[in-house]
Amino acid sequence: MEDGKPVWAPHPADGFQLGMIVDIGADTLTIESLNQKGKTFLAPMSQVFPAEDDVNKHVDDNCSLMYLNEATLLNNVRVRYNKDHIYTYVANILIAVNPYYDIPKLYGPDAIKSYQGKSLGTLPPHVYAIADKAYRDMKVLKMSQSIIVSGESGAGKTENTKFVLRYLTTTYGSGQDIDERIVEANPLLEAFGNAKTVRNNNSSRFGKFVEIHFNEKNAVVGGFVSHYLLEKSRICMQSNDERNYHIFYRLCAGASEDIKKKLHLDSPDSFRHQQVGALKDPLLDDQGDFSRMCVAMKKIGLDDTEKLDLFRVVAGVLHLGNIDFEETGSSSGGCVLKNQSGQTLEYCADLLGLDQDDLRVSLTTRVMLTTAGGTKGTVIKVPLKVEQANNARDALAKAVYSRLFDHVVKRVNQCFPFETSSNFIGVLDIAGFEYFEHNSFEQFCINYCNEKLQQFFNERILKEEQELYQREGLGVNEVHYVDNQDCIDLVEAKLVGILDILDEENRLPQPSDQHFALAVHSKHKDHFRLTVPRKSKLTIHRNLRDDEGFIIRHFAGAVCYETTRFVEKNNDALHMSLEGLVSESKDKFVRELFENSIPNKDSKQKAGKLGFISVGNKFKVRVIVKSLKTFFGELSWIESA
Ligand SMILES: Nc1ncnc2c1ncn2[C@@H]1O[C@H](COP(=O)(O)OP(=O)(O)OP(=O)(O)O)[C@@H](O)[C@H]1O
Repeated sequence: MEDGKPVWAPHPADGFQLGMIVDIGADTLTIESLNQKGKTFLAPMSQVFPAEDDVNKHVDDNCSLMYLNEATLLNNVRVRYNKDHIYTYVANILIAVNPYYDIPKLYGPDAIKSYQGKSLGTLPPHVYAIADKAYRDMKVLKMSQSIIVSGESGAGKTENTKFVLRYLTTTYGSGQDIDERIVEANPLLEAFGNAKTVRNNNSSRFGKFVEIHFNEKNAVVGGFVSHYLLEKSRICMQSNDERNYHIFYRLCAGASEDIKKKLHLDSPDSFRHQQVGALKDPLLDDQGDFSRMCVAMKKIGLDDTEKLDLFRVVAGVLHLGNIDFEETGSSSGGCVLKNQSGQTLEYCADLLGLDQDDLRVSLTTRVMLTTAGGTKGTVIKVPLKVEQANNARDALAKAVYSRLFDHVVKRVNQCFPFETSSNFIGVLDIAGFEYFEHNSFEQFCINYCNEKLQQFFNERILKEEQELYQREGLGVNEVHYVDNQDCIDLVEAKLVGILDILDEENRLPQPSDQHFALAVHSKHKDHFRLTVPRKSKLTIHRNLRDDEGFIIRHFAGAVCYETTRFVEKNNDALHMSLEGLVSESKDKFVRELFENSIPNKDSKQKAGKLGFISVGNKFKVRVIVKSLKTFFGELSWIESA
């Protein structure tokens, strides 16, 4: 920092404020604010940065700033944003700020045309320029490419993903209407996979990897969408001011009287699975959105039968949520359906193609096969307590809905089929690092994935670039970064990693969240990255007991995870009686949703144990290996996942 030159110093609300250094202490600097002459304050030396000579000037690429630091980068992005320049480069990484309104001509046909074949930096920063670079690299290197779109909820990931797809299909299409079909398929995906949250009225509650495939002439031949980690907990429970998936409300609001009658639908507030969240939102038009969704369904070729299949299952899930149980009062300790749930049971069974009595029995008992009674074993029915029956009901609702979502994605993929392809450009739309007041299993998975992404940036951007500078003899100051391998190991190491500890807990006869949390602490007592909630800076976390959570020191900051429901959320399995019931539904569509659902029919479950399918490890395998392979390809650490 030079004498007499302005600096950026921390500001409680604005991030940074401009000032002049008036005194230098051992670790702190005394700064005089430029906005309030005469007002001085102290700031830690490490958080004060040199400012550019002209703070109102901006540059397309943050790397062109005279001083590149946290404060000048933020100021550059802010100055640009105020002039509607929402995109800024950091070398070949693009920063996008959500403008929350349509900037005229930013994405129109002329803009699409102008970026075709242009190197990065020739024209103002744009998501189209990134898409074109991916295309040119694919063509030259003859290798598939991936673009990672990351950011917090509401940052604009989905919108920018759509712009990339539109750019590629419009510019390098082969005359087919694949771009239109991809755009048209979106409303359907969003109806089933998006929901209103406090941060975004149309928040995608699933991650996706969209591939645009090209033939040997580098023309678009088709597309493919993979999805992962649909937020299943939302199907049965939403926070205040949030909602369940759009489709539930849209169906109740927009379906014709005839369909409503067939599906026994009423207003949304008559269904438990929708009562917790906000029912009405002036910014949402469920009725209009229903009509738009139906138009999109028609355009991508869904006929009335297919439409009704989807609606029937959605309605079935809604009715299922309304089934209530009460204790029998008998010595068996089990439960029965409440009297008023009789009608609901009938509707639900009817919509899902199940036998009423079979559904009743499967919800209130669990079939076990004991090893006693000869080679075939003996079937016994274990009565469920009210709480267990509630869990079974919710697990069934989640299983049916998530299978339905799988089907929707599969159906969407049929809209842009291709037989062979030479290469693809993949766009990974992935939630950024999440840190809320209450953090659960979903945040744990997302943040773990972000640790992996950070490691990629460490390896690829920082380490490799610096090695290159050194080889070429460029005197660039070394950038230090913290290796986060220890944090990744803490989560994914075999046997002792948190994911494996959780899987182990799920396999116990009586798994518990408390036992799991204690096991994590005992296995990693002195781990630098892990500590107990009572060590948190926030009172709300300090009130948690050791068996109620843990804190992980991530690269982006410490996050306190509350482990209540980790065990349940990690288990994707239904108990055998329910799984068997739906997979043998009289309804062909429901039966097909559950096809191949009982692979271990004859293994452990037959011996009377509850099935267990690990969500955490499935997430690890799916996201890290499959979706990111093109991006991380040759890096050695990805192979270990
Ligand atoms: N470039 C843009 N121009 C205009 N509006 C935008 C732009 N990007 C985002 N928006 C607006 O912001 C809203 C939220 O954006 P988007 O759904 O893409 O966020 P997201 O990062 O995908 O969020 P989530 O992780 O919750 O799905 C959009 O519905 C749109 O109204």
